[in-house]
Amino acid sequence: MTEVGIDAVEIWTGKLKLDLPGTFAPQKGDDPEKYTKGLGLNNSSFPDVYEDIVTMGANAAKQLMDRKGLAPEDIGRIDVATESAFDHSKPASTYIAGCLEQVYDGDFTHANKGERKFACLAGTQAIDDAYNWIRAGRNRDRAALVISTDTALYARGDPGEATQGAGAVAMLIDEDPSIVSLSMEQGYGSKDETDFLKPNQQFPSVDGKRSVQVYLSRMREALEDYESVTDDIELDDFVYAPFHTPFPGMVRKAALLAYRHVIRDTTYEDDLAGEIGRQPREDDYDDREAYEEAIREYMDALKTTEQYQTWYDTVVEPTLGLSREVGNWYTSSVHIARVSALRDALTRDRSFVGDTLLVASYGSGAQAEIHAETIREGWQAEIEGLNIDDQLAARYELTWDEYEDVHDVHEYDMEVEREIEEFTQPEAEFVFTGWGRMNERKYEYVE
Ligand SMILES: CC(C)(COP(=O)([O-])OP(=O)([O-])OC[C@H]1O[C@@H](n2cnc3c(N)ncnc32)[C@H](O)[C@@H]1OP(=O)([O-])[O-])[C@@H](O)C(=O)NCCC(=O)NCCSC(=O)C[C@@](C)(O)CC(=O)[O-]
Repeated sequence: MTEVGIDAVEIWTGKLKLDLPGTFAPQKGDDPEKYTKGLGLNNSSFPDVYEDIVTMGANAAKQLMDRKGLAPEDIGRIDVATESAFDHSKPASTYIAGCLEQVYDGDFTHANKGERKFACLAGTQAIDDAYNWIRAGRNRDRAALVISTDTALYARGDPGEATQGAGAVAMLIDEDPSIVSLSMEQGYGSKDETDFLKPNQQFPSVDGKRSVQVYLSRMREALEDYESVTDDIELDDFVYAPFHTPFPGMVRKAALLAYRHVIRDTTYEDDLAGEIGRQPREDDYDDREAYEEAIREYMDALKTTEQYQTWYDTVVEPTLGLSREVGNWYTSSVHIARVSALRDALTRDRSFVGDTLLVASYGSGAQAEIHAETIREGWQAEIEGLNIDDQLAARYELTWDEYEDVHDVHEYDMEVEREIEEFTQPEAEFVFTGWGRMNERKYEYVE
């Protein structure tokens, strides 16, 4: 059977940046290390005044189409994943297609367009939809364009304010892909949860501490479900494990749990037994509380072992590189974790073709999904083609007062009394230009 997966990828970051330890922490009266070491973040990306989910998505898509030499007729489907939509009816994909039609010959009249919603998980679900469409043979030799795009803003003063971000990822899903092919097998952990939601409001209502526990529980269920359709996961099966990364500290917690689960009843557990003992088994304890306390002690010891740290530094830490510099990009977060991993692979002296990634996506509300991806022959050229380092270096660094203005500009219900000038000069990109007669947002391409 022909493999289906990600054939090309492009990233677009919001063009402003906020230095978390340097600018944000002093205003909050926090130790800068809460950000760099605790949450694991250095900077967040923010949209300039002329940027939004449509411009960032369209700019990522244009970069991808240009690099791959694609025309509208090559694309049969445009799915946008976002949880920052400004329209309850018209999908962002129609706006993005409209932007792209300004600059390419031909149009997307033939293309099926939609918008996917399940918090941060939606990007992965949109890839799934594209995969299924191609596998079903309904694609007429066309590829699917999946665009995840978000302005991840929290209300001022919310603990989540430290984990904001803005950016988009465009991915081309096709047969015989150049970067990774997707496994048929998937695992899910899904429950009706009230931990992070936006009921008819722009900024989320969040129970931050509980959201961390919900993330971990759904991930465990997804891992178990994945193992129910494959063999048990072995530690050496995967070269990298990109997780949904709201902030790198979250992944640090998830990775430790995953490691404990995977090494149970293996020689890895035996090898560690002399140093930290064997994992507690529930049957050996009188009550759940005592068992959980024993587990906590085991985990505290496990994370200090050389065996665990070596695995973490090789398989997980490299997935966090971009996240540390941009913050939470919601639907794009796991997709920039995959790119971070492959950028790390570029620095290693081996091929990686045929090696496997374990990809763990998550969305609040809440659902986790786990599948495997196999690295394909063309991955290196695709990842080398990215210009994300240049984009990150070109971001305008906000002062605190400027950050406050930018947050106000992007708050839908806020009347900003004075005109806030753009901080960067748009060049060869789509920009937001204002509202039309039906309150639709308008866009233009500037040379
Ligand atoms: C995550 C919270 C709750 C943190 O909220 P907080 O109360 O500001 O931070 P904290 O006090 O918990 O500190 C954070 C970490 O820094 C450490 N720390 C503290 N001080 C120092 C220091 N001096 N030096 C070194 N480390 C320090 C501290 O110990 C802790 O590490 P931990 O103990 O947890 O490992 C908050 O940022 C928040 O509410 N974020 C938004 C919600 C979120 O991101 N949840 C994650 C799971 S849900 C998810 O991923 C879905 C999501 C959010 O992406 C949305 C979607 O799906 O749509």
